[in-house]
Amino acid sequence: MTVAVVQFGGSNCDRDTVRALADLGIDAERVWHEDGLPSDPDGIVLPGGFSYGDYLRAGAMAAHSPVMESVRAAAAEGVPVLGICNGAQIGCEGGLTPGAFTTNESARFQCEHVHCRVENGDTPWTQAYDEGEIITLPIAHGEGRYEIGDDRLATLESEDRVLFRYCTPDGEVTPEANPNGSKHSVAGVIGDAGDHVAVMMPHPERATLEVLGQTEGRGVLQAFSH
Ligand SMILES: NC(=O)CC[C@H](N)C(=O)O
Repeated sequence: MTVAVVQFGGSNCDRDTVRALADLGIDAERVWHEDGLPSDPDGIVLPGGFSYGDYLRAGAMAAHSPVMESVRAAAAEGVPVLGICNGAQIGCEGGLTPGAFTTNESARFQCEHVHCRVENGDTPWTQAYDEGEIITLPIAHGEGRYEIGDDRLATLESEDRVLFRYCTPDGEVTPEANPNGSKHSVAGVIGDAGDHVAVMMPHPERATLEVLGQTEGRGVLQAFSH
């Protein structure tokens, strides 16, 4: 079982992600994007960071790396793909998932812990949780505001493709609990190829080790061991 963690120029969460996966007993390796994917990966992570300095729009340049062609092909064949933070931005810019991540409403970089409500507990990424469960995860982004056209969001919601929403500690979805102004407080969505493809702005890999004081992200990464 080898998960390819794709590193672009400016990625900075690739090592953490490999480490977090290893702690869950999942074999993972960092792959430089120019070297392409290993043959038959068991999973793919687009990790967090600041690929190409977030120029143009975060993720927009990495999305044009030739490796993304292979990532889309793997996704179409059923390989699990998870984009985390900058990886989520790359996933949207690269057409794996609908919508885009834009500048936070605050126009500031935000680094904090947030509460997320599990909206669909019946996906590989959320099956470790109960539907409606509230988990705490870290965020660290300047461009995390999820934006999508009203019609497409309505379709996503009707297809149960919202994975997580930002919420209060009690699970209420309110404007105050929405750290970046994301539309309908969306924190993660399922891709077009099926629920084995997902992107999320919070960092599950930063909440997997006891030593870091938080382990509620483990369930997301456990998807790669199913
Ligand atoms: N933690 C990250 O992946 C950084 C996210 C991103 N490049 C931003 O600031 O929006």
